[in-house]
Amino acid sequence: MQAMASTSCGSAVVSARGCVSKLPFHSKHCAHHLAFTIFPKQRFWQGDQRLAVTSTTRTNPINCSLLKENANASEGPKNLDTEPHKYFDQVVITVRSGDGGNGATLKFPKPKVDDGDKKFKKEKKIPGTYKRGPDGSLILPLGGHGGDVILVADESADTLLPLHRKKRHNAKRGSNVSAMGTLSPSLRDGLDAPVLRIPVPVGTVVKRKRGGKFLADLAKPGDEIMVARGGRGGISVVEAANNKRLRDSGLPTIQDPDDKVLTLGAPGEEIALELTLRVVADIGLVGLPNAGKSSLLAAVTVAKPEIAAYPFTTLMPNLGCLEGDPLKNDGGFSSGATMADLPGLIKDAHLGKGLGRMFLRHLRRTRVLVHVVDASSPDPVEDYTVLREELHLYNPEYVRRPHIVVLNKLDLPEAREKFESLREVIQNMGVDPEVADEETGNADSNGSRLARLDDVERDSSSQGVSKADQRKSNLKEETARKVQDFRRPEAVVGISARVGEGMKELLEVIRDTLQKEQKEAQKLKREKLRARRLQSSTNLMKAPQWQL
Ligand SMILES: Nc1nc2c(ncn2[C@@H]2O[C@H](COP(=O)(O)OP(=O)(O)OP(=O)(O)O)[C@@H](O)[C@H]2O)c(=O)[nH]1
Repeated sequence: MQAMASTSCGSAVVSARGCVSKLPFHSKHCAHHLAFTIFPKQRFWQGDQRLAVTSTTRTNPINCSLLKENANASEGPKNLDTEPHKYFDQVVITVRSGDGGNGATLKFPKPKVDDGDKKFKKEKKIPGTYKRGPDGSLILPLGGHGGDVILVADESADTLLPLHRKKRHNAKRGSNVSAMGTLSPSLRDGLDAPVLRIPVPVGTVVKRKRGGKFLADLAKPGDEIMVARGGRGGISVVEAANNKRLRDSGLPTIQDPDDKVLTLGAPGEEIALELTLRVVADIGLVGLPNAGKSSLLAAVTVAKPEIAAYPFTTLMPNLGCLEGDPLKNDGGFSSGATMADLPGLIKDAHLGKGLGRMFLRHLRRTRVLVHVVDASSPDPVEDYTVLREELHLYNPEYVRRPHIVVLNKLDLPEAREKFESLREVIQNMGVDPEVADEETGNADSNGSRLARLDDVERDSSSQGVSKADQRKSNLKEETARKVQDFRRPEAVVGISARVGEGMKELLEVIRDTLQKEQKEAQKLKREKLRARRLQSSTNLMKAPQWQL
């Protein structure tokens, strides 16, 4: 039997045995799929039992992976090298696990010849030492398992940029059973294909592209997830439909050559994944552009971020580790903490201005925030207020976290002069976390905010102030009021990142704040656990008697 089929990559003539005799283009992969498509057999037998054919084998589409690969072979977006900050933390990739290797169609071995009286003697049993199951039945070889695809959090991967360059990842297929067509004891299973492990940065969140189903958060080095399972290998069958003894032996047998489709390995899975990187760092450095965040990171860790006197020098988060810093000789500081330097925030960053918004999500996993403020700027308090407000508008939870304010550039006389007064003002901005209740730091309800605005507007209109000015001053006052409602800084430290002044004090404050945060987190965890236990015991009390 022969069939003609066309695919997107050309036409092919396929014989009934699944062999492709004419495949002008990329033959191998197509052959596999064509064989499935052209011979969706209905009858498969194992002994006397008829086997069901799964829908996957019946509906496997004509598919050409090579064609798809060519389509995706472009080197990622054109501006990948010039604007990496737009791509480093998000990517959509497609992975495909390997197909299972094929089993073999085997013939029953010829009966032994008795040389003595030149008479053929039929063997009562199948000859040789075969692999047998616990019940003594013969085990026929299987095709190799197709390669699985696993994403693994790898510390040596920093960004998702390499995945923009190669968006399609195919695992290998399992090997076929290498049989000469005759049942013999030397037959071996086909080799399993190697697992395809794709390294991703620590902190990568994996979601299904279609439907956005969450699959994994690879937050720790070595965390992994299997995203596509390789196809299982095909079974081997014996061509002995009319041989009653073989049919009764329980071996999978076929009745006509077309049933060979049973030996084909299962196809692999293909899945499109959306990967999002959320930087994993204990401490997040936030500040306006040029405040000296990168300089601070370089001063306290061995990281080498780019430092320059123009805004937005930092385009992607830089990471440094505070532990194991022999070069800095910082007096045995060893908290094991990581510090992330993020691109500068500007006013209205939460609305998408500057680069800020793209990076604010990278603060999500931080435990402590360090606000870097340029003490030599015209209004450092206003700078600090802008920072707090932007953080709050992006995510109210950010202003509930413990934070330290670093007043930088104290080597400059204008900064040194203001330092003490600035420290006093900023230290008292906000509420004590002990006093603050759960609601503190949350966005004020719209109602109360508008009510406050209305109050101020009414007052100023009676004094004859223009509407635009009124609104401006109202908003400023409103913002200031809000910052007063947020959590107070744990400490305000003066430093000069350039000359390395104040580093020891800062590192000590960071260590203490991290410890404090840890205690707070543990306390919160205990409280949650207690509340859950209380809830479950209340439910138990409410349960009807017969349930107890
Ligand atoms: N005088 C003085 N200059 C500093 C100090 N720290 C940083 N600078 C300078 O301030 C400028 C900006 O420093 P960066 O560390 O790049 O600032 P940044 O906050 O990372 O800037 P962005 O990447 O734009 O967010 C550079 O010219 C630094 O040399 C300091 O302690 N004293």
